[in-house]
Amino acid sequence: MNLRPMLRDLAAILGHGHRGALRAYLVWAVVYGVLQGVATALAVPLLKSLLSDDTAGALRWLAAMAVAVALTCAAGHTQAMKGFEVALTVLTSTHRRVGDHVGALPVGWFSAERVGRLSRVVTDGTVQVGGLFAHLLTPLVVGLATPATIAVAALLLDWRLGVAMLVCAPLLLVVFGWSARLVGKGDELSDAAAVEAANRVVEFARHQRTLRALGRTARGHRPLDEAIDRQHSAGRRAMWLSVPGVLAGGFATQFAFTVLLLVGVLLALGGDVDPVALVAVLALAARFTGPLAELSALSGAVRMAHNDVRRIAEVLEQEPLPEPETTAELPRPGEVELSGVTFGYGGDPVLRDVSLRVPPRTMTALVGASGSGKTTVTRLIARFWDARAGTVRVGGADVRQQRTEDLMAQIAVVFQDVYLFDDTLEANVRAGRPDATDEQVREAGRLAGVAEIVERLPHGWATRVGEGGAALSGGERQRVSIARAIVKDAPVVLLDEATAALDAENERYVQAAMRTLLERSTVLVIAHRLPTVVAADQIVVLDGCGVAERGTHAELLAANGRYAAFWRERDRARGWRLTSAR
Ligand SMILES: Nc1ncnc2c1ncn2[C@@H]1O[C@H](COP(=O)(O)OP(=O)(O)OP(=O)(O)O)[C@@H](O)[C@H]1O
Repeated sequence: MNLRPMLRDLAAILGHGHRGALRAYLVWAVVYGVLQGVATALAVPLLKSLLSDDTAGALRWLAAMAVAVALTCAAGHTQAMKGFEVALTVLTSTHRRVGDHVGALPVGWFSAERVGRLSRVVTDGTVQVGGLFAHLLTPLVVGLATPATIAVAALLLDWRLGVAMLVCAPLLLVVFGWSARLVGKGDELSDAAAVEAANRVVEFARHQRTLRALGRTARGHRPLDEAIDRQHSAGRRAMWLSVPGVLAGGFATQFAFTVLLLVGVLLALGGDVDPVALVAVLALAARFTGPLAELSALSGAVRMAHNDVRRIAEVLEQEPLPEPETTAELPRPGEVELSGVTFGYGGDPVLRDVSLRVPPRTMTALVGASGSGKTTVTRLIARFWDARAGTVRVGGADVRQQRTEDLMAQIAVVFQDVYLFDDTLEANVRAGRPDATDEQVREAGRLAGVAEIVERLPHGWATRVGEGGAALSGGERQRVSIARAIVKDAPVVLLDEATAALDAENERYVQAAMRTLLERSTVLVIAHRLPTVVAADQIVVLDGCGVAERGTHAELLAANGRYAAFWRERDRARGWRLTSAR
C-alpha cells in the first residue's frame, strides 16, 4: 500500500503555506505509532520479570512502561491537534483555493459533466478530505509505525521471530494494497455514475417546463431513469468488487498471526525459547497483527479518500489561462480587432483565418446562419477561450497580454441567456459595477426600462428576482442585463440581440438602451433584427468558417451576395419587409 501519491496530492491541495503543518502532523503521528510499539514491547521484559519472580526488575519495567504510555498519550494528543489544524485548513482554504483557481480556468473547461463533478468536489470532497485526518490517516500511520516498532523489538527478543514478522508485513501490505485498489475502482465507478445521476436530476428539475411540454413526466424521462439505474448497478458492482479484497485482507491478517504463533511454538518446542518468553512472543504477535488488521479494514476507505483528494488535486492541476503580470498599454481604447483568427472547440475549426476590425464608438453587426460562429467571435473577444492562431485585440492590445480583470473592465456583455442572481433588482444592476452610486444605478435603470419594472413591483428596487431571474419575464431580464451594461460604462459592449420577438414595450426600451450604449461605447452586436442591422456602421457576414462579406446594409444589398440572399430568406421566413425599413 503506497501512501506517497496521496500525501503528494494532499500537499498540493494544502498549498505551499501549509505543507509544513502536514509534515509536522505526519511526524507526530509516526512518533505516536512508534511510542505505542515501544510501550507494547516493554510488556515483554515486564512479563518476563513477573513470571520469573523478579519483582524489582518488574517494577523498573513497569515504571519504564508508565513513562512510555505517558509519552504515547502526549504524542497522541499532539498529533491529534496537528491533524485538527491541517483538517481545518483543508476545510477552510480548499474552497477558496478551488474557487480562485476555477475562476482563472478557460470557460471551455466548464462542461456540464465537470460542473457536476466540481460541485461534488467542493461539497462532499472537501468534507471527506477534512475527515481523513481524524479518522483515517492517524490509524493508518499508527498501523504502519506500531507493527514496524514491534518487529524491531521482536528482532531483539528473538531474531527468528523478528524475521518472521518482517517477512509477513510486506506480504500483508501487498494484499491490503490489492484490496484497496479494488475498493478504489468500485468507488470510481460509482462516483462517475453518481455525478451523471446528479446532473440528470438537476436537468430534470431545471427543465420541468420543457419536459412537461414534451409530455415527459418523472416516470417517462428516460435519461434520468437510465442514469439512476446505472448508479444502482455501479453501486452493486462497487460492493461486489470490494468483497474479495475485504475477505482477503482479513484472511491474510489471520494467516500472519497463525504463522507467528507457529514460529513461536516451534521455537518453544525446539527449546530455543522458554515458555515465559513464549507468552511474551504471543503478546507481541497479537499486538503486531492488531494494527495491521485495522489497516486492512481501513485500506479501502483510504483509497476512497485518496480518490476524493485526487479529484480536488485534479481541479487544481488544470492549467489556467496564462496571464501576464501586468496589462499591456492600450494604444487604441475601445477598438476591437481580430486578425487571422482560427479557432475550434476541439475538432474542426469553427472560425478560420477571420479578420475584422471594429473602430472605437462604432457599431458592427455580426450576421450569419445559425452555427456560423457569431457567438464564438464574442467569446474570443471576452477571452473565454484563446484562439488557436491569430490575434484578438481589445483596446489595441492582444487579449493575452491583458490581465483578466483589466480586459473585463473594458467589456460589457449582454448575452441572450441572461442570468440574474437570486438577489434584489438593484443588486443585479449594480453587479455591472459594484462601486456605482445609487444615482448611476437609477439612471441606468431608467435608460434600460428597469425603472418601469420597479414601479410595478411591490418592493421596488428591493424586489428579489429569484434564481436566474425567474420572477421576471424574458424581456425584463434582458432589460436588467442591459442596465448592467450601461452602469458598467465599458468602452466595448458585446451584445447578443434577442432572437425571440419582444413586445413593443420591450423592443422600445432595448432600442433606446442600445442608442445610449452606442453613444459611449464600441458595440459589436450579434444582430437578429432589421433596425439594428440597418443602423450598423459595418455589417460582417460570417459563413463557412470565415467572413463572407462586409459593408453597410445598402452596400451589401447592392452587392446582391450572401447577405442579400440571407435577408431575403429571413424576410420570407418571418414576414419581415426588408424594403420597408430602408
Ligand atoms: N461550447 C462548445 N463546444 C463545442 N462546440 C461548440 C460550442 N459552442 C459552439 N459550438 C459549435 O461551434 C459552432 C459555432 O457556434 P456559435 O454558437 O458560435 O454559432 P452562432 O453563429 O452564434 O449560432 P446561433 O446563431 O445559432 O447562436 C457551431 O457548430 C456550434 O455547434
